[in-house]
Amino acid sequence: MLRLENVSHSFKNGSEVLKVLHNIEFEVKEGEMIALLGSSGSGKSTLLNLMAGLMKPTEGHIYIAGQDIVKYSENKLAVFRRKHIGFIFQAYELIPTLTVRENVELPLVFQSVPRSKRRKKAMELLEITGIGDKAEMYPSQLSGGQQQRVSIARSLITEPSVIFADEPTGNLDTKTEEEILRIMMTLNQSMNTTFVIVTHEMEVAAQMKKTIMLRDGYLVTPGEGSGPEAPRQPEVIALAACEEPVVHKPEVVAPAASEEPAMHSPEVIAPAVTEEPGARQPEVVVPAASEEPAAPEPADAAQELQAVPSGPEKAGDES
Ligand SMILES: Nc1ncnc2c1ncn2[C@@H]1O[C@H](COP(=O)(O)OP(=O)(O)OP(=O)(O)O)[C@@H](O)[C@H]1O
Repeated sequence: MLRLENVSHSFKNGSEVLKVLHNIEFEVKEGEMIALLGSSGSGKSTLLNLMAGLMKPTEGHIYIAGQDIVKYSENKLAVFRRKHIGFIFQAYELIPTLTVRENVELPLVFQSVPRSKRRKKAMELLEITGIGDKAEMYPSQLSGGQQQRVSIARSLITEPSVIFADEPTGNLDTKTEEEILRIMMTLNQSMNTTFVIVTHEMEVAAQMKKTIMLRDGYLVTPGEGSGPEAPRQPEVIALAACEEPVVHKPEVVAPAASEEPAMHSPEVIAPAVTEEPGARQPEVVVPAASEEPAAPEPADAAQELQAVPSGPEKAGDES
């Protein structure tokens, strides 16, 4: 469902060109959960931004369900992201003035989904992620692990084709990290949602069935179709399948840390919604930009949410 072909990327800084990704090729199948591993500066965030359609590569093709998103216009990419991509960030990126439930509902507000429908779906997901009882609280009243559960629920509410999680446990202690990973693995299995988890932590990668490793912008995962330029690292061994989320150290030698500064997380993007709350999207079908209903601006969406009473629906509610 996600395939990269010969993807390279360079950043220009005045007359200097810095090539940070070199001929990356791999495939992620529908329902897979993979770790994108590498030390600081190896190119993980850049690659994530490319796969999520937040940036275009200098060279190569990125196919999602057979569609090359590199060829999309900016408008079409924005539509694509809202419909098909979910994000989970290290810093949760919740809106502090909205309740937990309102935060989870927000992507559906952008899609003009009726209030009662989005509320029902948000509550279902909060129950699944184990924080249904926190629905009317504000993010600041929650622990880090609980906030990340909210973020996971929010990423799932539109039933995206793929969820990109950028260091999702980076701010959490070991026990909470395991809880969050277990939730994501359970959701991956029960909803067949594809997850790509960016991490520099071996413990996180060790729990994934498949790992893609970057080193200085080259793919070094053995047996996964790295490009012809990619140096094979004899010390890197493919991570074994791990049914239980038990932390163990794989025999992977971490590349040396780079001193380059890290990129910032990309904007929070609200994907689209399918009509039936329980329905899975069988395959990605990317419609033309014109098919997208006009979504409210984020500020309007937040205002709309804040106007929502937390009690029972009033008579005359649109649904
Ligand atoms: N906008 C930019 N302009 C110039 N160089 C950049 C830009 N963004 C990233 N880089 C460089 O690209 C390389 C890869 O950066 P990237 O943030 O993708 O690495 P990373 O593996 O995600 O690191 P970290 O784990 O620290 O977030 C680094 O050398 C970085 O300095």
